[in-house]
Formats: sequence, structure tokens, C-alpha cells
Amino acid sequence: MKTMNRAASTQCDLALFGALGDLAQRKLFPALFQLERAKLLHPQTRILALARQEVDEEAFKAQTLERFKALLPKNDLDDAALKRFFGKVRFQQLDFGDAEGYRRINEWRGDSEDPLIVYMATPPAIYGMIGENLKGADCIQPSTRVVVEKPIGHNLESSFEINDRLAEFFDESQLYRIDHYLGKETVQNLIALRFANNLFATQWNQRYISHVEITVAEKVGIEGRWGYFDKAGQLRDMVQNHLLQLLCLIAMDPPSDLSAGSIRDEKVKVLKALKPITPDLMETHMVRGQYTAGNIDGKPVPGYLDEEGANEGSSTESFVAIKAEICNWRWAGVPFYMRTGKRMPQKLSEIIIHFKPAPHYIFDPDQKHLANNKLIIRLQPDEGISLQVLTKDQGLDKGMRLRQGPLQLSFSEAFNTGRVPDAYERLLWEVIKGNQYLFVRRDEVEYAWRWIDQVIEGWAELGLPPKKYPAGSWGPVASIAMITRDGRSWYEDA
Ligand SMILES: NC(=O)C1=CN([C@@H]2O[C@H](COP(=O)(O)OP(=O)(O)OC[C@H]3O[C@@H](n4cnc5c(N)ncnc54)[C@H](OP(=O)(O)O)[C@@H]3O)[C@@H](O)[C@H]2O)C=CC1
Ligand SMILES: O=C1O[C@H](COP(=O)(O)O)[C@@H](O)[C@H](O)[C@H]1O
Repeated sequence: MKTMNRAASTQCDLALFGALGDLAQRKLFPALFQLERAKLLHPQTRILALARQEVDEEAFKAQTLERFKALLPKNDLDDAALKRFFGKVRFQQLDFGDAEGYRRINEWRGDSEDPLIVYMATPPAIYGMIGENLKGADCIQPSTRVVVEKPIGHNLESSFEINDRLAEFFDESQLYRIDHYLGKETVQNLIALRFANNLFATQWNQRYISHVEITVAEKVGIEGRWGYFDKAGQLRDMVQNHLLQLLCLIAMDPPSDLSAGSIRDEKVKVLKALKPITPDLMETHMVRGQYTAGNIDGKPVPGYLDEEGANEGSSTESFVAIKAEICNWRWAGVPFYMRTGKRMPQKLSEIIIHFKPAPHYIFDPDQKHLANNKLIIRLQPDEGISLQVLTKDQGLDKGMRLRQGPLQLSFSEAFNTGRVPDAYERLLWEVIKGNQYLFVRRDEVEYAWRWIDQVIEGWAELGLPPKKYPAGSWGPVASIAMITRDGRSWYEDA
């Protein structure tokens, strides 16, 4: 009989394919360990690490522990939690194309009736093969959940192929497509902020909002991933998934409840309403960039074309800025300016909602430029929300001089919660609970690709090369021109 306790519904077995890969070692095992440390993993939960390489179990555990030491704060590595965690882990060598070998998963499962979670931390090209072999070995039950990683394809057509293959073996209700941005603390807070506070709910439309900015800036370059990145580029790597998901969460109508179906339905409506960026709009609505050598934090870094493994003359973009428009009543006339790039001066992900000025201005005309409230939603670093409001400057001599200042909510200071869990911890925890609301449904992936594909077709038609920007800068000058043309500026330029 199964133990009935507070965590009974989270009892599961987890089979992790690609256990020696970068994602598994750098993100998934540390996240699972943190869940164990927080005693969220059920005492009977077991983890099967599957990898092609011949490694014995003790060596696998030793290697994983070494990664923990390199990645996690020393204080997190308490002996009791490590012992509990590694007590749950088994290692199994398997070539994922070896159908026969899958019987070892059944041997590991024994007569367990707990849901099996399959995490495919592998190239998407083999998702179908793994599904087929799991089915052949009778490992799939209705309770099985399958986690797959981005990118789901390279364009709409290839995403269809991957999704069709997965659909041969799994129902949509069993699929958890990861977009790790949906696991970030502030992204979830965006849902709370918008739908728990009537103050914002009533202002959240074109009557009160003039424009929205989304910046996802990375300091890193391509980190030795030329083979993958040069085929993808920043538009596919970051915009098709993370930035469009953020845009959807900002722009969607209120869902009727917090269920996965309701939230995903609303997100899909936003994706369907995105105005296509046709070739005639390319000049004003889109900037592509590629970094050249420069300095970050005072240290020289190479240009994109000098990165490890680079091919001469690549025209892949490492930066993109877009003026997106949403064709519906709520957002008519409200541009969403998005930019994302590698080798920027700092790692920064934030969303800025710019409110329109009050309808009638009665203060010092010299201060009129201050008159727009801004809501700043910071995803990383220093997660928090800040509302820029105008108040009277203090002091008898100041008269009715206005001062702009923040009503600020830093999550770590306000809630004293200590560490903010990594996105993968939250997402794995949601998979364990069987909650799909932070995962991407098939039609979301496909509508996002439809929009991205026409942009890429436009680039190809016009033959637009990327504009150069020095590493350590905020992207090509043209991205500043794109927003200043509308009489606005990127937030940190203000
Ligand atoms: N790394 C990251 O930060 C991120 C990764 N992703 C996605 O996650 C997935 C995994 O990425 P990542 O970990 O970086 O990739 P890696 O190449 O580091 O890991 C993939 C693993 O899959 C294994 N594998 C591939 N084919 C087989 C096979 N036939 N049999 C057994 N093992 C096999 C590889 O084994 P072997 O080494 O023996 O070839 C490797 O260990 C990809 O879909 C990627 O796009 C998404 C976002 C971020
Ligand atoms: O999915 C990806 O995301 C990372 C950036 O993630 P973050 O959580 O560090 O902001 C990006 O570097 C990578 O190229 C991309 O594949």
C-alpha cells in the first residue's frame, strides 16, 4: 500500500534521457536536488538517469556531485539532502535507438503504478524515436508525462513534424513543452499582478497604455554552441519562444480561471492577432544585428565571426529588435518594442509598461516629459516590480515641483524568501504535480512559428544582412532609431 501523506499525489518515477548532457548536468539535476533539499520530492520518488556513455553508477553520481559543487552555493550542499537525493538516483547506460534496451526501464519500474515522467533532454530529432521505443516496451500509460525542450523545430514545417511524431505516442494532455522563461518567478508574478489587482486590470489597454518594451539582454556570446546557434539565430533562439511568451502574458485577456486550458487559449488569441511584419514594414519594424569584437566588464571579447567553430561570412543575427503590433481592440495603436541580443553590456530581462500621461496637465510645463507612469517588471537580475509615479518634491522652496520615484517591490527584500528558485525547479515541480499551465501547447508553438517564419521569409526576400554592433553595446544604432522614430526611447536611454 502507498504511503498517504501531504505529498502523496506527487509520487512518481522520473526517467531522464540525456543524463550526461549539458542541460541535464547544468540545470536538471541541480533543480531536482533543490526540490529534494526542500523535501518536495516524495520519499518514494525514483530517478533513472539514462545516457549513451558507458559509465558506472558511482562514477555518474561522483561526476554529478562535482557539478553541484561547481554550480550550487556551498551551504546548499547539506549531507543529509545529498544522501537522500543520490539514494533516489539510478544510472542506466542506453543507446536511445536500442529498442530492446528499453526493457531495462521496465525492470527499474518493477510493478510500480506511480506516474512515469519522461524528460527528453536530447536533440528534438530523436523525440519520436524515444516515444516509439517507450511504446514498444510498453512503458507508456495514460498517467505518463513527457517533458520536451525547445526548440520545437526550426520553422513551422519542422515543428509540425516533431509535434506529429510526439502525437503518435502521447496525448497533448501528457506533453509538457518547456519554455524556461515561464518558470521564472517574476513571470508568474505577472499573472498575479495583472489578474489579482483590479487597479491594473482596469488600466490594461490602449486607453491608458502608450507602449510596451521587452528587453532580454544577455552578456554571454554563443558559448561554444556555434553548430546550433548559427543555424538558429536570435530570432528563433529567443523571440520565437521566450519573448513571444512574455508578450502573450502581458497582452492576453483575463483567463476565466488558472487552468492550463484557459491560459493557453488566451495566449493563442494574442499570437493569432500579431500583425505580420511584411517586407514593406521591415525597414521600420525590425532590426537585425551581429556583434563584432568589443569589451564587456573591461575585458576584450571576440566578434561573432571569430567565435569558436565560426564559419566565415555567416549572416546569422545575434541581436534583433522588433516593433510588434497586436491587431485587436485592447491593443490597437500600442506598439510592443522587443529587443534581445547576445554580448550586451549586462544581463537584464525586463518589461516596461509605459502609461499615457494624464489627460490634462496642470504642473510645470518644463516637467511635462516626466508625466508618464511606468510599470517596470524585472525578471532578472534582482526580480521585482516597480511603479514609477510622480509625487511632489519635498521642501518649502519646491512649490509644486514634481519628482519621479518608484513604488518598489523587491521580492527578496519584501518577502525575505532567501533564494529565488531556478526556473527549472519550478517547472519540474509543476510537472510532478501534473499541472500544465506553465508549459506551451502545440498550437502556441505553431502560431509563434507562423509569425516568425514570415519575418524570416521577408529577410530572405530583401536579402538584409545584419547590422554590426560592438560587443558590450546595446545593439546596432538602427535599433535606437527604430524607437526614436516614434518619439520614444529604450528605457535605460531615458
Ligand atoms: N543546454 C541548455 O542550456 C539548453 C538545452 N536545450 C535543449 O535541451 C536539449 C538537450 O540539450 P543539451 O543538453 O544542451 O545537449 P547535449 O548534446 O549536451 O545533450 C544531449 C544528450 O543526448 C544524448 N543523446 C543524443 N542522442 C542519443 C542517443 N541516440 N542515445 C543516447 N543518448 C543520446 C547525448 O549523448 P552523447 O553525448 O553520447 O551524444 C547527450 O548527452 C536540446 O533539445 C536542446 O535544444 C534548451 C534550452 C537550453
Ligand atoms: O533558451 C535559451 O535561453 C538562454 C537565456 O536564458 P536565461 O534564463 O539565462 O535568460 C540563451 O542564452 C540561450 O541561447 C537560449 O537557447
